[in-house]
Amino acid sequence: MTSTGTTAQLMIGTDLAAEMVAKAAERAKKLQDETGVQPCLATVLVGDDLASATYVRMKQNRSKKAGIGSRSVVLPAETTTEELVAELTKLSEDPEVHGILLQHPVPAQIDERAAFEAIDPAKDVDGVTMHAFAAMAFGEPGFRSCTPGGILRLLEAYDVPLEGAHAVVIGRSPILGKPVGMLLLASNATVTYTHSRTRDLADIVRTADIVVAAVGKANFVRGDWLKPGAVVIDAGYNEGNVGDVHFEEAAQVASLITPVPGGVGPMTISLLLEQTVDAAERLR
Ligand SMILES: Nc1nc2c(c(=O)[nH]1)N[C@@H](CN(C=O)c1ccc(C(=O)N[C@@H](CCC(=O)O)C(=O)O)cc1)CN2
Repeated sequence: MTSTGTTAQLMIGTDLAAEMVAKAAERAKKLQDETGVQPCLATVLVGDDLASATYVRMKQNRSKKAGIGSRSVVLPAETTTEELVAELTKLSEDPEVHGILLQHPVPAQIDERAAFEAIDPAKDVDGVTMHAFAAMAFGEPGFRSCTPGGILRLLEAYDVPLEGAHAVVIGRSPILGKPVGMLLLASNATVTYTHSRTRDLADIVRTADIVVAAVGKANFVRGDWLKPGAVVIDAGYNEGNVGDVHFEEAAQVASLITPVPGGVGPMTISLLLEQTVDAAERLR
């Protein structure tokens, strides 16, 4: 394995995420004091996936701590697209709900895109609608997909130069790979998308100044895939809190690396809360 002979600096998300939540909490309180409106996030969980239920619970608990109200909708695994769309439309029309989160993934029989599009763009605090995608692609203001938006905040906090940098994104999911590439491109990085059918993946990754691993396979990216000094963002959230990057190997080669847990994950929920307060302020 190629090695820089040093251990990479950690890009810690936890503290930055806590600061974001504290600021969101202050704004939520101010809004409530001044107008009587408490920001409210509606979470929608379909089916009985344990990990998804845990993430939704984390979102609700952190909302509560930040003084953000939450509304919980849990639907059975056999829910149809039409039923889910009807539920999301109802929440979109409810004036007491400011943000809507549909937990991904949904059961296979559901058309996830149709469901996401049933969310009013003004309440799309998770950045999953085509409206939000267009804003991200054009570098316009708007709600960002939460993990990608959180990654950009981390890169900024650690002064990682994006302009002209070659960023290789591994994965093309609608909540992670696709939007993170769009945000990097809007920041003038040169972006290469790779995925499960990409040939010579390791060779492509070796050309990256910034690697974003969003593939959903534990320890998939190895140390000898990395250019010495690369910045490595591990957006994996595999079972047992294991990332997509083989951390011990990668940390010997990278200059900066996000740990799992404590890197990208906490940024996801903090941005969701921040954007819920944004939505409440705008919708007031
Ligand atoms: N609609 C969405 N669905 C999903 C998203 C999303 O952003 N929107 N992201 C992922 C999972 N996810 C949130 O839903 C998520 C995953 C992990 C974490 C996190 O903070 N992890 C911690 C460790 C977990 C722990 O403390 O127990 C960490 O990395 O430090 C937050 C959110 C899938 N679906």
